[in-house]
Amino acid sequence: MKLPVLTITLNPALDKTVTVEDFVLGGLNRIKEWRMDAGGKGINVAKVLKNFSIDVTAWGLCAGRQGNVLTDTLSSLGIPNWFVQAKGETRTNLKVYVEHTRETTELNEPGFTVDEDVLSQFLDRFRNDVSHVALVVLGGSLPKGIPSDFYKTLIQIANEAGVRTVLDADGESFVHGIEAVPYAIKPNIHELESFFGESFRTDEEIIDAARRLIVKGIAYVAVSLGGEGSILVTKTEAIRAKPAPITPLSTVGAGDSMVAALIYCMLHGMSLEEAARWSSTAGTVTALKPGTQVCTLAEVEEKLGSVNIWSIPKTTNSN
Ligand SMILES: Nc1ncnc2c1ncn2[C@@H]1O[C@H](COP(=O)(O)OP(=O)(O)OP(=O)(O)O)[C@@H](O)[C@H]1O
Ligand SMILES: O=P(O)(O)OC[C@@]1(O)O[C@H](CO)[C@@H](O)[C@@H]1O
Repeated sequence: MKLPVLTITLNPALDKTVTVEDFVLGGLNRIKEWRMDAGGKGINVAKVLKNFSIDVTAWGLCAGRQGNVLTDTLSSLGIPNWFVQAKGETRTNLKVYVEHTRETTELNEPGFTVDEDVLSQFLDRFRNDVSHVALVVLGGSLPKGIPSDFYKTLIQIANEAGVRTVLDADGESFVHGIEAVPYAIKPNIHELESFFGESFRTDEEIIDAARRLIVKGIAYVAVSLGGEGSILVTKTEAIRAKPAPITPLSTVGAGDSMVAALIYCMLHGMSLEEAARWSSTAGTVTALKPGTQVCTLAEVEEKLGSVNIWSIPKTTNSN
């Protein structure tokens, strides 16, 4: 029997994307169009995996009416889900797309506050059931009330059960998560730079930083570089992917689509080169869609040829 991928979103959101022609700071801005999508990093990964016909289950926490909207949406997409109800309300994250500049500005709410009872319900089921999944994806910010080392705890439990984990977080939860040695991580370049407190100017510097994480035991580091593409690094290989230039409509969920495509490639035993091609294309296809809509398998397959891929050889001074 094939085991499902489990995605975890502890601070999900309804993403409200509004389109304005121009943005006047301190003035009245009329909204031309708006849309609502189920959001949060793990949820976006689940949406893509479902589109890719991978068996996926979404877990997390939610609250209030918006939480019901979120779980109903997941169910209507055919994604089995289990979200422990916290007190309060699931957040709305506002994404403002300005047509004139073609830029999206994100305003993310902090979300609900979690009490110990909710957290222990979640942890108990995770402990009991984690051995029944193929892989766990942990993504996004932590709501108030959850200790910053919570991803670390979950990764430790998964590691003990022999289940691979993919971590996509930032700040303290990323730092602690790394301590538990996840199987794979997907920082964007800003998250990687803030982790090391350094800025990286070249691909070689990024690869060197990724290998400083790989020596800790992480198998797979995927660094996303927005419109510049990505670099996938393992102990023995480094592959660079660069998409053809596009005019993005919303890059929200592009990183999550990349994570989902990486998992698709891992589960199908594809090479690192193929994983670089697939994951970069998935991110780019999602960036071409408005709001938090994600790529489908057919759309990604159609565009696989439009990304440039090359290998970056190890230099004598790299680890
Ligand atoms: N402007 C763009 N043009 C082409 N491809 C893009 C663009 N932005 C993102 N992508 C694709 O999506 C991938 C992930 O993007 P990005 O680095 O922005 O992730 P992220 O910061 O984690 O995003 P998010 O957290 O919003 O999901 C990139 O590696 C690239 O392949
Ligand atoms: O506030 P967090 O948890 O860091 O990020 C949440 C979020 O911005 O990430 C997703 C895109 O990756 C969106 O669907 C969602 O609104």
